[in-house]
Amino acid sequence: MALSYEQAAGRLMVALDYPSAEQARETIQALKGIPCYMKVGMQLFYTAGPDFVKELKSQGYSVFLDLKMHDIPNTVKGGANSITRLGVDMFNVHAAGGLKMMAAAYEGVISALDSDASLKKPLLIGVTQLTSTNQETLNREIGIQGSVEQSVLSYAAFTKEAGLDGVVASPLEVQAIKGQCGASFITVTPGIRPAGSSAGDQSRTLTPGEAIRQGTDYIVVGRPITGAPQPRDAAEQIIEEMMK
Ligand SMILES: O=C(O)c1cc(=O)[nH]c(=O)n1[C@@H]1O[C@H](COP(=O)(O)O)[C@@H](O)[C@H]1O
Repeated sequence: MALSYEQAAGRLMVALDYPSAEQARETIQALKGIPCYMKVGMQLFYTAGPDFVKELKSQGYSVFLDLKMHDIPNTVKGGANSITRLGVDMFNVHAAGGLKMMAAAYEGVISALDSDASLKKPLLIGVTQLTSTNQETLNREIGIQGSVEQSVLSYAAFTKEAGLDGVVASPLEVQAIKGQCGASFITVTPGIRPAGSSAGDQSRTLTPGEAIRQGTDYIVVGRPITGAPQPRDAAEQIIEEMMK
């Protein structure tokens, strides 16, 4: 079924990969009124910090805090507790940290919710294989044998077992993930490239329309919007394509 404008925009996550809050604010201003998700990643968070997340929340945005935690379980539990207390709507950890680490992240979320009844439970997502990873990188440099899809599905299974809400993967793996983990297991898919735009460092890509037709829940788009001469026009074109 075709998506409405609001539904499509709500499934678009704009990656605010900027070196300063000022630059991110320019794009937020340009996109004003579009009910999209905003993604804050490590470049922006490490300079603008929790205050910037709070600023986005005070403007009514849903926020995905993409810090891809990957550490020992106890440390990740503490990190998840702190992130949950920031009031974000979604955050992620690397599935490569293992089942115990992901379960600890979940415990961190629950401990924060127990300490403050006003908090909302964020969606907790496991990063499978980065969308920049190709078959050769996986086998030769990372040292995992088999296909990228097999590795993504294995990580997705452990992510689900740990009690997380879904995974980050490429749009190419969405159908296999949903087939294995169920339709309600959330897929967040970067590696989105509108026709004609440069892949850059992304390896496993689809267009916005193709990704939606694969059944993904959210698409993450950075440079095709932030690097466009008119970011608002680029975002509107992507939303239009998602609605087809
Ligand atoms: O977790 C992520 O958001 C993520 C995972 C992944 O596998 N690949 C990936 O590109 N991302 C993020 O998605 C965004 C993609 O940005 P563009 O390649 O500029 O569209 C960046 O902010 C990445 O950090």
